[in-house]
Amino acid sequence: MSGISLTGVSKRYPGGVLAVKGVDIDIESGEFVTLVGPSGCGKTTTLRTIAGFETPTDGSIRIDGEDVTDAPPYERDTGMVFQDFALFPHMTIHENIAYGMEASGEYTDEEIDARVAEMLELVELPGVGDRTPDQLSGGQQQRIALARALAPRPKALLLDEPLASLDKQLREQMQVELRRIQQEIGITTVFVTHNQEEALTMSDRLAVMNDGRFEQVGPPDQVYNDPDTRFVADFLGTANIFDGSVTAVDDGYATVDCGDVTVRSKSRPGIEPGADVSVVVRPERFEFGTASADGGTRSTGSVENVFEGEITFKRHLGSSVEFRLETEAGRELVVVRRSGLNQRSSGQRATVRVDPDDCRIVEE
Ligand SMILES: Nc1ncnc2c1ncn2[C@@H]1O[C@H](COP(=O)(O)OP(=O)(O)OP(=O)(O)O)[C@@H](O)[C@H]1O
Repeated sequence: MSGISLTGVSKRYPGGVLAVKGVDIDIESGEFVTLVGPSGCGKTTTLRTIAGFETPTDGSIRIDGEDVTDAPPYERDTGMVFQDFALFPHMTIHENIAYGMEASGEYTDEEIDARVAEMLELVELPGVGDRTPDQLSGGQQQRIALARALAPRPKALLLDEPLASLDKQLREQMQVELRRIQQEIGITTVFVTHNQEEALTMSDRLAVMNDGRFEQVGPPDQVYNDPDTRFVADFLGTANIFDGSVTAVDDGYATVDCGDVTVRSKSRPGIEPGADVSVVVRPERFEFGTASADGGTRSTGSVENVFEGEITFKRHLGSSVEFRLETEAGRELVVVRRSGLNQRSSGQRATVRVDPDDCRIVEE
C-alpha cells in the first residue's frame, strides 16, 4: 500500500483563479484523509491534482514514493469515485466493474470474472452483475462505482463528494459501509466533502480548507476540540466565541476581558497581555449550575467563566439536548448536555460554567 505526499502544491486556472495556494500533506499508507471546507475553497481542485486531471502550477505530488507531478491519470494507479457515480449506462454491472481491468489488457477473462465477483461480494451486492445501472437504486449504484474503482487494485482511492446525492439515511448508511470497505482492504483514501459531520465521523485525519489553504490538519477529535483558528472552530460544529482583550497571562492561562464577561482560558504560546483574541467554547463543555451554589469555577475560585441568563430555547437532539441561554448583556450561549440530566426548560433562569481547560484561544 502507498502513501501520498503533496509538497507546496498550488493551482492557478487559466483565467487567473488561484484555487489552491501551496498545500502540504503527507498521507500515510492506508490512511483515510478528508478534505473538508466550504464551497469553492479548492477541495476538488486538490483532489484532481492528485488524480492527474489537473497539473499543479507549483509544487510536487508523490504517490507510493514516486514523483507523479507530470504523469497522466492512467499512470498514477488511483481509483476515483464521483458524486454522480458516472457508471456507463449501456453496460452491465459486470462490464462496468471489469472496465478498468479490461482496458489495461493485463488480465485474463478468468481473472477479471473472479475479481468482479470478489468486488460484488465486497460491496455486498452479489448477483447483480447482469443488470444495468438503471436497475439499481442510488445507493447500490454508488457501491458499484466503488467496486469499479477498486477492481484494478489501485494504490489509492480518491472520492469526490461520493455521498452527496444520497438522501440522509442512505448517506449515513453508506458512510459506515464506505469506511468498512476502506478498512477491510486498507487502501489509502482521500475523500472530499463539504459536510463537516461526515468529515468528523469518517476520517483518520481531516484537512480543513479555506480559500485554497489548509487551515488545520489533524485527527477529528483534535481539530474539533483544539481548533487553531476561528474559521476551523466555526466551520466544524457549533462554537461559542468570546472576543476580547487579554488582561493577564499566568501559569498557562489567560484572562480575557470581553466587555460584558471575563473569560479565563487555557492560553497558547505567544499570547501576551493586550492581545486581542477570541476564546472558543464548544457547547458540550458548559455545565449547568445554580448561581448561589457555584460561586466560581473549580479551577480559579473566582466567578470567572460563570454565565447567568435565561433559557430562551430548548430542543432535543436524540442523545443530547441543546439549550440557548441569553445573558443580561444579550449574549447568546449554546449549551449541549446529555439527555436525562437536564430538567431545565425554556423561560427558566440558569447559570452555566466552563472549566478554563475546556476553553481555547484561537487565531483570527
Ligand atoms: N476549470 C476551472 N477553471 C477556472 N476556475 C475554476 C475551475 N474549476 C474550479 N475553479 C475555481 O477554483 C476555485 C476552487 O474550486 P474547487 O471546485 O476546487 O472548490 P471546492 O472546494 O471543491 O468547491 P465545491 O465544494 O463547490 O465543489 C473556485 O473559485 C472555482 O470557481
